[in-house]
Parts: sequence; structure tokens; C-alpha cells
Amino acid sequence: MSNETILEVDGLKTHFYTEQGVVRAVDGVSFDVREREIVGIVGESGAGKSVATTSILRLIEEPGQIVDGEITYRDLTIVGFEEQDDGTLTPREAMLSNREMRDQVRGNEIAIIFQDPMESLNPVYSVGHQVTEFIELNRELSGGDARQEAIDMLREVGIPEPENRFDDYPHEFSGGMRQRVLIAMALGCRPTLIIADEPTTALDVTVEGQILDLVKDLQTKYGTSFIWVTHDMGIVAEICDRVNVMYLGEIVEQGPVDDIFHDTKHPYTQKLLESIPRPDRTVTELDPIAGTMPSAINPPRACRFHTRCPDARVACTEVEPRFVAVGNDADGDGDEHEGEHNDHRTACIKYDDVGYWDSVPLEKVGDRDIQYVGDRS
Ligand SMILES: Nc1ncnc2c1ncn2[C@@H]1O[C@H](COP(=O)(O)OP(=O)(O)OP(=O)(O)O)[C@@H](O)[C@H]1O
Ligand code: NI
Repeated sequence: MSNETILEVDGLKTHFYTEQGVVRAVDGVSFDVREREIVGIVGESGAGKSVATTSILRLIEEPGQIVDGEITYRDLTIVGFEEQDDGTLTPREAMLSNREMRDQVRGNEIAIIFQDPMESLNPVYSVGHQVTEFIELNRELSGGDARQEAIDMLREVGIPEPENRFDDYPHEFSGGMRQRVLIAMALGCRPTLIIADEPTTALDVTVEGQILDLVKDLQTKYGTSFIWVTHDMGIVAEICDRVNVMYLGEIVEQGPVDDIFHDTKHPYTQKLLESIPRPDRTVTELDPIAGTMPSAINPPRACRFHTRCPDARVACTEVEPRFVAVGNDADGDGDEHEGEHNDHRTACIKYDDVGYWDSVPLEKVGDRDIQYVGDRS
């Protein structure tokens, strides 16, 4: 069974023009979302996960700008450019206006849930009022019908006695309950896709587990697709169907969750997997990924992960990795085309025929030697 693709992101670049330089927050990212699936975006802080998802809703603010790529939602062009004679890119005619984004896409087709419910909920209005208003804004429901729908949705997300809690204010709810309210709000608009940006990060593990269970149930019941942003591979394992692993503005590996976990290709993905919290290890025992993420203003050339990669060789500082299909070579004949029928892909030159294996490991050459390697970027 293969579900229809509803969202397609192709070569997206979103940059921030700051005094320090151009922050290449999202730098050529491609992925898609199909009907009824939960797609993860995972990576460390600063990888570009939030910038990528806010780009989808066209909520990027100054000094940020979407500078290249295509984003298509069903037959709607959220982002699209055409090249002018002088080589510059200008928005295509078909690209939705800001008004069309507001009226046709945001809320009613694609809804977003943020990490901190207190930022999304207004402290001076009751929870019930806010859910009702949001539903009125995004659906053809008003007055008593919207109120009833709000109550139904609050019940649906597990708020006990929603009629009695309707007039309570956000501060009268616990963190987990507030997160449920946001899910009720999003769901009440019957969107096709919900983008959830680390919505369980602030919650304790038990409450987080309850929210994840709730989302899985609702996803099955309503058939909503999700993009789930997280830094935690454990959460990816729990709820995602497919996942995109992001590092420094790029996707380094993508594919079905089973493949990513059991046939891991990219060394960065491997590191993320090793850092999953486990009951038998305390937080301080987690394997941290060595070093910190370099700046997105001057990212390392060629493979951006080479400065922290345990497997890095000189070639990794020279050759820009291509995104290659890495599906199982089931018959072991080394047929490189076999993988093209599989949607497991990675951007690591180990899996491309560009000289990685003949190259000298970086640890065997001093840092200074690297600077003399010809710049190919
Ligand atoms: N308004 C802004 N101005 C300048 N740089 C920005 C702005 N917003 C984001 N960035 C930069 O873009 C990069 C990606 O940020 P983003 O928030 O998408 O990361 P993230 O993967 O969501 O991280 P986290 O897990 O911490 O939420 C970072 O280098 C960040 O500093
Ligand atoms: Ni973020």
C-alpha cells in the first residue's frame, strides 16, 4: 500500500542575513510527507529543524528569507521560484500570496503545535474560549457548534470533564494538559497535516509517553499526517514511520524508521542512536557527540560533519557528498542500482564511488595539513 504524497519539499534553502554573516540554517533540504504517516525530523539543537518547518508555513521572519527550493502542498505552490535572464530567482506566479497562505493553508490544512504551550495560549482568556475561537477561525462552524466541537475535542485529547474545565485559564492546567489543549486546537480544525515542533520536550517522561500514545491513537482515528520535530531518536522509534536526520542545515540520512535503526548508514545517525537515553544509563553517562556543532555561517566544506565524524577521511573534506540510495543489497552482488527502488538514502561518501576508501583517515593527518588540500567548494 502506498499513500499519496501530500507535501513535497525540494531543495529548500532558508538563510538569515545577519551582521555576522549569512546563516545557512536550511541549506538544500528535500523530503516529503504522505497521507496518514508520521515523518520525523531529528537532529541536535541548531540543526535547522524549526527553520525548515516554519518555512513550510511561510512563517520565516526578517532577517530570514527562503532563498531557493520548492514546497508543494497537494496542488498548491507554497514556495516556488523561476530563474530570470540575469540568473536571479523570483517567486513564481503560482506561489501563494501571504493572504492565501493564511486563508487556504495555515490552520485548516496544515496546523502547527509548538514546544511551549504558554507561548501559544493567551493567559488572559479561558482555554475553552481559545479553542472555540481557533475552530471558528479555521472552520465553517460558529457559536454553539464551535463550542460543542471544542468540548468534544478537549474530551478527545483526554481532558477529563471538559465542560467543567472549559472556563479555566491556561495556568490552571498542568504542562501535559496544556499540550493536550494545543493538540485539541490543532485537531479541531481537521487539518490534513500537523507539524509538531518538540511538543513533549518540556514534559516529564511519563507525561511525554502519554502524549505520544494519544497522538498515535488520534493519528489512526483521524488519518492526520504529522511532521514530528525532535532531538530524540527514542521518540522517533516510538511514533515515526519515516525520518529525516538533519545536521547543520542538511539532511544526512532519510528513510523508513526500521532501516534507519537497523541498517544505519550515516555516522551522524549512528551517534544520535548512541545518545538515546536508556533506563540502564543515567543522563551523564550518555554518549555525547564529540565536539559542538560548527557555525552555520561558515559550515565546514564538503561533508559538514567531517569535523566531528569518527570515520572522517581527507576525501570527506574535499568531496561534496551526494544523496545516494542505500537500500539493502539483498542478493549481495553489489548492484548499486538496487537501492534506487528503496527510499533509504544518505549523504556520506562511503556509499559513493568517489575515493573514500583509498583516502587517508583524518586522524592520521594534522589539522594543518587539511588546510592545504585544494578547496573544491
Ligand atoms: N532569527 C534568526 N536569526 C539568525 N539566525 C537564526 C534565526 N533563527 C534561527 N537561526 C539560526 O538557524 C539555525 C537553525 O536553527 P533552528 O532553530 O532551526 O534549529 P533547531 O534544529 O530547531 O534547534 P533546536 O533543537 O534548538 O530547536 C541556527 O544556527 C540558528 O541560530
Ligand atoms: Ni527547533
